[in-house]
Amino acid sequence: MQLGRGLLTSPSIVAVARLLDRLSRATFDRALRPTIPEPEDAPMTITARIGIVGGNGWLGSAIASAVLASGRLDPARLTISGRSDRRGTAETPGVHWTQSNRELTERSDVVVLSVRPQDFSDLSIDARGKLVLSVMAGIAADTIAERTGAAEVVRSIPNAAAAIRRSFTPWYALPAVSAENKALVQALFETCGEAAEVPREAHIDYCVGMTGSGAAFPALLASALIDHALAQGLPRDFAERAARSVVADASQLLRGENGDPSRIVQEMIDYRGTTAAALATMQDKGFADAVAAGLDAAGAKATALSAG
Ligand SMILES: NC(=O)C1=CN([C@@H]2O[C@H](COP(=O)(O)OP(=O)(O)OC[C@H]3O[C@@H](n4cnc5c(N)ncnc54)[C@H](OP(=O)(O)O)[C@@H]3O)[C@@H](O)[C@H]2O)C=CC1
Ligand SMILES: O=C(O)[C@@H]1CCC=N1
Repeated sequence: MQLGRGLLTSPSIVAVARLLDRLSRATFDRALRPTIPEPEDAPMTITARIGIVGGNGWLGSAIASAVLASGRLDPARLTISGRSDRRGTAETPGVHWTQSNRELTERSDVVVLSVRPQDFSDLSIDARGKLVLSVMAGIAADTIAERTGAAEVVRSIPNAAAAIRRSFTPWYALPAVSAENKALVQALFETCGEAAEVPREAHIDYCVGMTGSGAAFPALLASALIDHALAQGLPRDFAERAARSVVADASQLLRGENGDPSRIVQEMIDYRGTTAAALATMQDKGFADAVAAGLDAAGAKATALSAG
């Protein structure tokens, strides 16, 4: 008893007991406490003044809507121009509308060129000292620099899914573009979905087909599925619902942990069931060749459009 009481009350034993108690409480706390995620980098506020030439068109208004919806840009910092008086997103309170590209340029630090490639030759813009950001297919960065007087030129290819903030947007910057402006371009396109800088301008020319036109490819697949189902006598509303789900929902498998496309295809082939039969026949009928030829045709068309 004497010995026991002595041990339990000796200063060193008390210190060890307190330490063990603290450790077990800490373990208990850690087990119960929800994991607090590391704070993500706060989205960049865009303080530059943005002007979108052709911002009343399909892609320009999608970009304008996305950047405004993100809350990263004060509408008062956005200017939109068009040839006609069709204003589109420029109706948003605070956004400035003009039919003068000179006024747009004066009001902007970043001039986004969103006119059709064949209309670029009619465009007269003096953007010296500004960042010029083109979304036009096929027009070379050097040509844009020469025609606008801007040294800092970025070429990009968003796609139609910018309208729902799901575009994948590759962009290429001339060497003169500052790191700050590159960060700005990335932040701007992240409001439209995902964005990635590419190291060579040729990658942008390639991406005109793959990602720029790519937003139409799932629709082509869904249309083919619908047409086939209709030909087999299935009701249209069912066929459309089923095809949209296959393309828009089942494709989310690609976002999963095991989302590697070639792995998914291989697993289906290895299963040796109905899906393998479908895939093998589609490949035999030239599926991959048709995709490759389509991408080549998109690239060729971009070159032709840029020639005027
Ligand atoms: N749509 C898409 O999915 C994609 C488009 N792109 C590229 O984006 C660019 C724009 O395409 P998109 O939005 O589809 O085309 P749109 O025809 O829908 O829009 C182009 C707009 O440019 C305006 N415009 C033409 N000339 C002038 C001018 N001198 N000054 C001011 N505005 C002008 C037109 O105005 P108005 O109608 O008033 O005449 C029109 O609204 C193209 O270069 C295209 O290659 C790239 C990737 C995807
Ligand atoms: O179809 C087009 O011409 C535009 C350019 C790239 C994608 N869409």
